[in-house]
Amino acid sequence: MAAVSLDLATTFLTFASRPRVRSSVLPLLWRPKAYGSHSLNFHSFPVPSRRIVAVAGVSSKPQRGRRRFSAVAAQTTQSEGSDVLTKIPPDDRIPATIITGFLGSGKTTLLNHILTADHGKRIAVIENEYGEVDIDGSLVAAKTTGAEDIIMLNNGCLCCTVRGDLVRMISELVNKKKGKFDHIVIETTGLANPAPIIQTFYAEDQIFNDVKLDGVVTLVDAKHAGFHLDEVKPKGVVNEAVEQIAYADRIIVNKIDLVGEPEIASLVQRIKNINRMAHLKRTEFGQVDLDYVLGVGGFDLERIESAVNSEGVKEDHATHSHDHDHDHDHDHDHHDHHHHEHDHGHEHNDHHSHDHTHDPGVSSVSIVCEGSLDLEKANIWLGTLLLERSEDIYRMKGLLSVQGMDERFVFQGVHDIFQGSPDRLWGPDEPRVNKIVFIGKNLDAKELEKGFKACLLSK
Ligand SMILES: Nc1nc2c(ncn2[C@@H]2O[C@H](COP(=O)(O)OP(=O)(O)OP(=O)(O)O)[C@@H](O)[C@H]2O)c(=O)[nH]1
Repeated sequence: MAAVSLDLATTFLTFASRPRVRSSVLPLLWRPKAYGSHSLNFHSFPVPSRRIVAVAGVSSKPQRGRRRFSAVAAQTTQSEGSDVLTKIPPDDRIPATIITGFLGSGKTTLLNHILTADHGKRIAVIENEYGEVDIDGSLVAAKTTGAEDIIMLNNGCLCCTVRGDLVRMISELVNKKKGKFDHIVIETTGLANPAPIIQTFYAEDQIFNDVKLDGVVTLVDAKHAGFHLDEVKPKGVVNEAVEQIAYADRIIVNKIDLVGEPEIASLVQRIKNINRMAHLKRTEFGQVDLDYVLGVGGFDLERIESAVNSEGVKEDHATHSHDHDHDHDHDHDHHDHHHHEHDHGHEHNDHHSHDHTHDPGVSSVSIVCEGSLDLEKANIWLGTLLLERSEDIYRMKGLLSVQGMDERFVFQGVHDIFQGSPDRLWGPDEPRVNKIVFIGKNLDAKELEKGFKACLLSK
């Protein structure tokens, strides 16, 4: 596990606290301009807004092969969307999208679709390949739509060396070509675990100051994914196919022309069991609307609400016409509940009455409950949780009601990277409902809910 100091227990407190909220007793306060030294092992950054990011070290993973990162810029035509009105200031860093998915799932096909579509964005592409091969055919589309430059980087391990290459490549793109592109798309190899790449966007100041991670798009091969998801890996080795789904903001179940509806439905259910937060679409040859994959704001605090509200995998029906089983909406009448997807696919509300230890895999847990949090308790709970479980908590997003805070507190995290900020004011008649979604390994829904509820002030 990554080194995390006990100060982590004060991290949430720090982020959620503001001077008017118990400022005298908190060791680490909300200090927009002075959060450089708040925690022993945390690394904090000069951020372009009031957001705060903390990273408690990034664990290194074994080398898997030799790869190459290369980049190319391409251009098409049209304009961008606008920002949501919140207390969080606009973020004008360059957005970056990670396209991942198992070998042959259709990543390059999607990339070419993006590069040839008419969306008005000038896109710089970073391609991660195995071996010594030169820029592959995947970039033909980029070349024909106006490639400006190609940057070659050395081969290396995805999680170690290539991470460095990625940093250098992005820095080079930003330094030399700033203003010449609007978006960066990174295509990973089919065997990549997206985590180290995601972490790069937070752990490296060079990147963090200029580039923001927009989203992780995962291609799933409708025909072969089941086999890869089933693969049992040796102890300590991750199943990349599962990981790629777990970290996704957008899931594209591709190659649906190759299988029948029952297979697709069962695969979709498996995907939901792993990641309830991502939106999902079924496609042939990666044909999706571009706004489904670009500008998704999967890591933006501004978009947390839609992420936690849509938990229950929002499947887009644009590419097919039949009905699917959908999870119930969480616009409930404020009964507290949590939701935990299992491989055996049952659903339930309210409290758990059975054992969860039978599900050792990657899954999602959501907690929705009304009330306000005792800041100190919440800090200790979340801090301890991350201290003990950050390796297993792949992603989390939340929208919280904190006692003494007039604004909603939004946060998102990837393992031990935590980013949070006050958001808009709670409405005068708006029920103060907390919503959190966790995606991770060996999550115990009951325990998480119990821990969270223990932080609520008694009514
Ligand atoms: N039948 C069918 N074939 C597809 C579809 N999408 C992509 N393909 C084909 O599948 C093959 C692999 O697609 P790629 O886009 O290269 O997949 P990839 O994920 O980039 O592959 P790697 O880089 O090797 O991991 C190509 O021959 C594509 O033309 C689809 O929806 N249906």
